[in-house]
Amino acid sequence: MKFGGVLVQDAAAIMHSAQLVVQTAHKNTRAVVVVSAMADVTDGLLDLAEQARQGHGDEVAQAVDLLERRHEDAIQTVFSSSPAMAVQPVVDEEHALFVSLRQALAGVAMLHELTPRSRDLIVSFGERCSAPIMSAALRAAGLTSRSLTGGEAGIVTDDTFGSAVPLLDIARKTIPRALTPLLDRGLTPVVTGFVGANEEGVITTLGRGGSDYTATILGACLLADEVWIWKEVDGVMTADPKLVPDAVRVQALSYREVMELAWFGAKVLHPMTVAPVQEAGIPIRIRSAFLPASPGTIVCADAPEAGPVKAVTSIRKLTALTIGGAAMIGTSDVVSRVFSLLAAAQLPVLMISQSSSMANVSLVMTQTDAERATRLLRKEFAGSMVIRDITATPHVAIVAIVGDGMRGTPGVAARLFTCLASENINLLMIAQGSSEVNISVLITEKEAQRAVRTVHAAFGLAGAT
Ligand SMILES: Nc1ncnc2c1ncn2[C@@H]1O[C@H](COP(=O)(O)OP(=O)(O)O)[C@@H](O)[C@H]1O
Ligand SMILES: N[C@@H](CC(=O)OP(=O)(O)O)C(=O)O
Repeated sequence: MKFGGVLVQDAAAIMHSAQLVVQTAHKNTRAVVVVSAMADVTDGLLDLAEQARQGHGDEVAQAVDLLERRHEDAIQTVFSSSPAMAVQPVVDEEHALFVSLRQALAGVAMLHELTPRSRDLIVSFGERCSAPIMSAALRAAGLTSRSLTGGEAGIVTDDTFGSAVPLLDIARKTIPRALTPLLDRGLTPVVTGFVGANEEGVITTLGRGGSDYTATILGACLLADEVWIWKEVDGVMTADPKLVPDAVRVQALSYREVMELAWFGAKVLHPMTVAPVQEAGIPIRIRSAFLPASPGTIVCADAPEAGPVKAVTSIRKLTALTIGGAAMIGTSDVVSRVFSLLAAAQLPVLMISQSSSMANVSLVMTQTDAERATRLLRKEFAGSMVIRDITATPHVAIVAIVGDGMRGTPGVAARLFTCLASENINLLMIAQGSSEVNISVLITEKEAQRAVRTVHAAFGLAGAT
């Protein structure tokens, strides 16, 4: 069971989440709990790491004091509900973590250097500080529990600091070795989300939003019956409820559908969440912590189709790069050089389109990635007669529709284009994968919300469950 930042943001949230675990942890149900950092703490730590690099030691020290107080307040409140329990060991454990955090930030400030490895160490304190409090709340609620870091729980990753890849062949042995004896003793382990360790035990992180991924890595390696991801929202909705107020819950999604949704901007799940459980066919259930009676959304191998389109998503703050020149015509090696360069620099491309004459190719990336990509491409093709120009179109957005039922159903694209045309929204690019599970279009960013609402209505998604 995974609880996100909002669901552990303070003592009240932590105690509410602990109750959800207690209600399920019956004699025959064994649960492993995964927690994120308290809401906004990850962003705060990343900001502090950057400030430390710039040498703003005093501001950093004050902010760490505030952060420590926030955690200590939560501990005191959790323990006030259970006066027989000794609070001091947890206060000491938490204080020791803050001493290490201060040391790490002081090191960065002294060297004026922030490596991906030191950034991962600093940002890991968010989850490392929230996990002991959740574990204490579970004890206060009558369970036996202890907290572990991802590394201690056996999540072994490669060395890609910032977006480490779990080494599942190893983790399939190390995770049960770490957790099964605890479960056998009736303990409920609380594991830090987002955090792993490389083979030497150095802390790594799984990428932003990576606590969902932690839950499915643990679920897959322990052969869990289900992985439950508790959210503020009532499951995966037909659109981001912040953009579309009449979005409704989707009852069931296939692994592929949820992967497409996550990739195309549905922030409800980390894009890699599905990968570990897909092969073993372990279902993921996304449930609301505020509506625990609701079944939420189930993600499994063969979710029933409910019309051609299940949800609409959008990603904003993108830039389109067009790489072109008449001499590119017929020269396929240019395209391979462009993609090799971007892959080597770990710059993901969200959408690709090539003109039929092959005179130009367009790529869509996040704004920051596009700036780096432009610099790298200009250097690579400097003086080249093949590529004459690289133009950037900033402030664009992708809007995508997703659904397994689109495969083999004619007219879906026509319906999408017609509804956008009726709103006078111009399409800058169009893409459909051969899997036919999604169609995505590129439009200007300022039209994104209107486009999502229009598409949501045109496909009748408001009444879809
Ligand atoms: N299709 C969607 N369904 C549900 N939520 C979505 C969707 N697209 C975007 N979101 C956003 O994702 C967020 C859900 O995650 P939240 O509970 O905040 O996550 P976490 O628990 O990982 O911190 C919500 O803020 C919601 O606005
Ligand atoms: N705390 C990490 C990991 C995470 O998954 O958080 P959340 O579950 O709150 O999205 C982050 O903010 O990226």
